[in-house]
Amino acid sequence: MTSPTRETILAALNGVTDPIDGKSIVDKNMIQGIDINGENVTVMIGVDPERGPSLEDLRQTAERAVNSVNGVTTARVALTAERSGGAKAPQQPASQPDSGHSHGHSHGHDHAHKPASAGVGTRPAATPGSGQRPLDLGAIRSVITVASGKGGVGKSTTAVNLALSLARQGLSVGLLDADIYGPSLPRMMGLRTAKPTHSNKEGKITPPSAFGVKIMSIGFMIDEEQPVIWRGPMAMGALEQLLRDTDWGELDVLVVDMPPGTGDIQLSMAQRVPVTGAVIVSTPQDIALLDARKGLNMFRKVNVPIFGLIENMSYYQCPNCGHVDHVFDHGGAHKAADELGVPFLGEIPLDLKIRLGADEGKPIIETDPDGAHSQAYANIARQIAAAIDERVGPKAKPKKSLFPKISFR
Ligand SMILES: Nc1ncnc2c1ncn2[C@@H]1O[C@H](COP(=O)(O)OP(=O)(O)OP(=O)(O)O)[C@@H](O)[C@H]1O
Repeated sequence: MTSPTRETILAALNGVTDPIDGKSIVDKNMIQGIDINGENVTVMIGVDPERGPSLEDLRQTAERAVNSVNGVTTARVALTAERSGGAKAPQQPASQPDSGHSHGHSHGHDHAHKPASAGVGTRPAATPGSGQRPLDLGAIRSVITVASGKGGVGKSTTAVNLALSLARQGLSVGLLDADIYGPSLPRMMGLRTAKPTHSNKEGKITPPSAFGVKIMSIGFMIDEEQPVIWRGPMAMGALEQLLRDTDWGELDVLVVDMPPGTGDIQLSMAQRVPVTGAVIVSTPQDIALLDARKGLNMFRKVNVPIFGLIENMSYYQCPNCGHVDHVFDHGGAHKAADELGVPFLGEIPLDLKIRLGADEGKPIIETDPDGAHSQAYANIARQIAAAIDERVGPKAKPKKSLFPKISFR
C-alpha cells in the first residue's frame, strides 16, 4: 500500500470548498497543519471561531476527503481557532515537508468514523455560571488541577514534579497539559518528538508516557514556539476532546496543568472537569499573590475544593555554602494561605537544577530523587495524595511508596 504524503492529502483537500464563497480550502490557506503518522493523518483547518458551529459539514467533508486518500486508515480533521496575525495568513506553507510533526494549531478534532460530538462547532461555549454537567472521565479516580493566577510562576514545572512524585508514591498518574497558550509539558517530560498513537479502543488515542506518567498535550500537535490565540469555545472544545479522546486507562490521579490566569477558559474548565481538588502555585512576590488570590476565588466560585497553596521559587540556597537567601519577599504565600483559610502545602526553592531539569526534559524528581528539592515536592505530593484519599476514598491509596517513610518524634 502506498503511504499518504502531504501532497496527496493536499490534492484531496483541494476539492473541499468553503461554503461561504465556494473556494478551495487549500487555495484559501485554511490548512494549518498536516500530520502524517504512518496510516493516520491529522489535518488542522483554521477557521474564524464565530463560524465554528456552521462548519461541521465542512470538517466532515474534509475528513472524508482525507480518508479517501490511498494509504490512509484513520483521518482526523480539526477545526482550529485563528492564530495570532489572523486566520487568513498562511500558517504553514503548503510546501512544508512531511516532518512527522504538525505545526498547525489545534484543535477540536473528531474521528472520521465517529459522529462529531462535543467540541468545536458543535457545543456552545461553557459560560461561567452556565451550570454545565461535568464530563464523565470513566476510570480516572481523581483530578487535580495545578493553577496559577498569572503566567511564569512555575506552574508547569510544579505540575510535572508533583505528577512524578505521586507516581513514585505508587499512584497511577496521568498528566494533562491544559496550558493551551504555552504547552510545555512535552518538552519538560523529554517528549518533544513523541506522538500520541491510535488506541485499539475506537476513537481513542494512546498518550505517550515518560517516567511512569501518561501525558497528553496540545503541544504534541502544535509547535511550542508558535503562540496560539484561542477563543473560549474553541479552547474548551479542544481541551474536552483531549480529555475524552485519550485512552487514559485506569488512573488514580490526573494532574491537569491549567492555563495561567483566571479567565473564562479556566472557569469553564473548572466547571466541566470534575475536579477533586485544586492547588495554586505562586511566587512570593506580592503581585503574584494577588493573582493567586484571584485563582483561589475562581475555584471557590465553582465549588472546587482548594487543596492548598504552594510557594515556588521561595528561596535560594547556595549550593556551595548552604546559605539560604530569600530573593523575593519570602513567606507571602504561607501568610496568604492562612488569611484565606486554605492549607499551605509547602515551599519549593529557586534552583538551577529544577530549571535545567524542566528545560531539558529531565525532571529533578527523576535525576535526583533523594535530594532536598525532590523531597520538598514529595512532601507536597503526600499531602495531595492524602487529600485525594479523603475525598474519593481509600481506593486512591498509594500501592507502594518508593520514597522512604519519614517519621517525626
Ligand atoms: N523552583 C524553580 N527554580 C528554578 N527555576 C524554576 C523553578 N520553577 C520554575 N522554574 C523555571 O521558570 C520558568 C517558568 O516555569 P514554568 O514554565 O513551569 O512556569 P508556568 O507558570 O507554567 O509558565 P506559563 O504560565 O508561562 O506556562 C521555566 O524556565 C522553569 O524552568
